[in-house]
Amino acid sequence: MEKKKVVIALGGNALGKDVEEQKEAVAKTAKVIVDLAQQGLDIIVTHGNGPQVGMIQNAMDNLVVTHENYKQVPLPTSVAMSQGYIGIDLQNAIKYELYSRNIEGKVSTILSQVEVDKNDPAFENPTKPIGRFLTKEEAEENEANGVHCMEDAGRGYRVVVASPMPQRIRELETIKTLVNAGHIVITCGGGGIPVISENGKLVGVNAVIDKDNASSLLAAQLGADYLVILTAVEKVAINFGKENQEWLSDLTVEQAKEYIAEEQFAKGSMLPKIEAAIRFAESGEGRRTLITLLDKAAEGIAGKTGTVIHQ
Ligand SMILES: Nc1ncnc2c1ncn2[C@@H]1O[C@H](COP(=O)(O)OP(=O)(O)O)[C@@H](O)[C@H]1O
Ligand SMILES: NC(=O)OP(=O)(O)O
Repeated sequence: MEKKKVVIALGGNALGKDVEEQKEAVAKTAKVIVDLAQQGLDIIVTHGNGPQVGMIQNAMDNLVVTHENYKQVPLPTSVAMSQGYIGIDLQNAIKYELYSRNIEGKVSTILSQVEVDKNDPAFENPTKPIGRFLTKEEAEENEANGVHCMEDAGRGYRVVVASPMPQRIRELETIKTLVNAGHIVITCGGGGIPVISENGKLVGVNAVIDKDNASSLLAAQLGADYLVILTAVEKVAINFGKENQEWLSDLTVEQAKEYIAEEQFAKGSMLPKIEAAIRFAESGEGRRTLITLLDKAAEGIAGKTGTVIHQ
């Protein structure tokens, strides 16, 4: 019987806040991933990069200010760097976890480019928060210097960049080949390196693709059975953070669309996850998305917790 395929999208708390924390965080994340692999599932791992790509871009921009010989580093190059250092930490942590359990296992990281539409209206309307949280004063200073900032779901201000919809994963065939060869594959990190195709040449564009949207596309194109979005809440709620908050265990696409119309899910945090889940459910029969905490992934897949979104 063919193994079930699960695309696991890792949120910020699976990676930690800085390079040091990441080493500890990925060790814990690796245990969850290997637990699922031991259940006989084919695992494809994607991850966010909002804080990390902001940190890299900031460091690169500072070099230009402090050293006259440095040239500006484009945002897609910073996305590629984030894929590299997060991917290799995850890969090594998973490999070590397999070794500790005496399991023969193959793990690969595939740097991946994701094509976007150069006319996507998102280029005119930056919405993707990156980097650290800023004070109102810092945000205002950035705005004065032409760097867009926005309030991020009530948690403070952050720099925002364009986040076009992913259209095509260029390395899809490579990913399929490795999954079919039994690898745990880490890919589409940070939503993928955003590119457009110009006369056969892939050219990076200034954007950060939403990793939940890219994960949904990847899951659909791999014919996955499950998309698992691991984040900082055990379940999705309506009236989130209010007195009449209600946690949801099961959400149909139809209900989800109604809640979106009621603005139940915060833009830039829960909304893209729900939209990604809807697109995955609509891409093929029986396709389900689980949203839950990293620690609850196995329980969630067993149907004991989390929010499941389905047709
Ligand atoms: N309706 C909602 N139900 C649950 N969480 C919500 C809701 N609206 C907003 N959130 C917030 O969304 C957060 C998850 O988004 P985010 O932090 O961007 O994810 P990621 O884990 O991918 O970095 C949750 O931790 C929660 O604070
Ligand atoms: N690229 C991306 O969606 O990153 P975050 O999940 O960290 O926002």
